[in-house]
Amino acid sequence: MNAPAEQPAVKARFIAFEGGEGVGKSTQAKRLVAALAKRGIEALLTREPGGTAGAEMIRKLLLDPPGTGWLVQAEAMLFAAARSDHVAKAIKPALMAGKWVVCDRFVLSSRAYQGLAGGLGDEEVKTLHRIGSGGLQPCRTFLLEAPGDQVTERLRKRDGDEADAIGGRNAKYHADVARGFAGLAQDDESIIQINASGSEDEVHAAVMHNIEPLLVPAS
Ligand SMILES: Nc1ncnc2c1ncn2[C@@H]1O[C@H](COP(=O)(O)OP(=O)(O)OP(=O)(O)O)[C@@H](O)[C@H]1O
Ligand SMILES: Cc1cn([C@H]2C[C@H](O)[C@@H](COP(=O)(O)O)O2)c(=O)[nH]c1=O
Repeated sequence: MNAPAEQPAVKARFIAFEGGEGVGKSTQAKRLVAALAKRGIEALLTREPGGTAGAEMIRKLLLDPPGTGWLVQAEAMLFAAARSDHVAKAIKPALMAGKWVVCDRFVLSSRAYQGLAGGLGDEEVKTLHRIGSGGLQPCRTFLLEAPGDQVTERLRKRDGDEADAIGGRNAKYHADVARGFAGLAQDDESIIQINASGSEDEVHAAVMHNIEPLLVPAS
C-alpha cells in the first residue's frame, strides 16, 4: 500500500467562536479541531475565561464570585487579566509553534457582555485588551446566533436549573448581549455570523465552508 501523501504545511490561524450562552460554541470548536486533525493540522483547543492555570482560577472568581459579586469595572479587568495570561502563555506560544488556535470565546465576549450589555463602554474594553494582550485579534471569529427560546431549551437540557453568575443574569441582559454581538459584527468583516439554529452537522458545514479558504500552504 502507498504511504499517505505528505500534507503541505498550512499557515497557523487563530479562530474564535463567540455568541451567547448555549448557542453551540464548545460543540463547534471541538468539531473544528477534529476536522483540522483529519487534515493533519494540529490545533490548540482552548477557552475563555481560562486556558492557563491562572486564568482558570480567575474563571472561578468570575463565575462563582465571593460576596455580592463584582462591579462591571472589576469584572472587565478580571476578564482582561485572565486573557492576558492566556494570550502570553498559551495562545501566542501555540501560534509561534505553527499550531492553529481554536478558542471558545475571546475579547468579543468582553465587548458584548461587559462593554455593551454591562454598560462599561466598548472603548474601555478595547483599552483593557490593548494593555493586557497587545490588542491581539483572531483572524476569523464565528458568531453563532440562535433564537432565545431554542437556546433556553438547549440549556435546560444541558444544565437543568443550574446557571453561573453571568449565565444566570436576566433575559434583558442576555438579549442586550445578543444585540451587542450582532452590532459588533456589522463593523468587522473578520466576524462571520452563523445561523446556529440548525443541526450540529449543518452548523459545522457552515463553519467549514468559511475555513476552507484558510487552508493554504504557509509561504
Ligand atoms: N446545533 C445544535 N442543535 C441542538 N443542540 C445542540 C446544537 N449544538 C449544541 N447543542 C447542544 O446544546 C447544548 C449547548 O451547547 P454548547 O455547550 O456547545 O454551547 P456553548 O455555546 O458552548 O454554551 P456555553 O456558552 O453555555 O458554554 C449542549 O448540550 C449541546 O450538546
Ligand atoms: C470571555 C468572557 C466570558 N464572559 C461570560 C460569558 C459566560 O457567561 C461566561 C463563560 O462561561 P462559558 O460556559 O464558557 O460560556 O463568562 C464574559 O462575560 N466576558 C468575557 O470576556
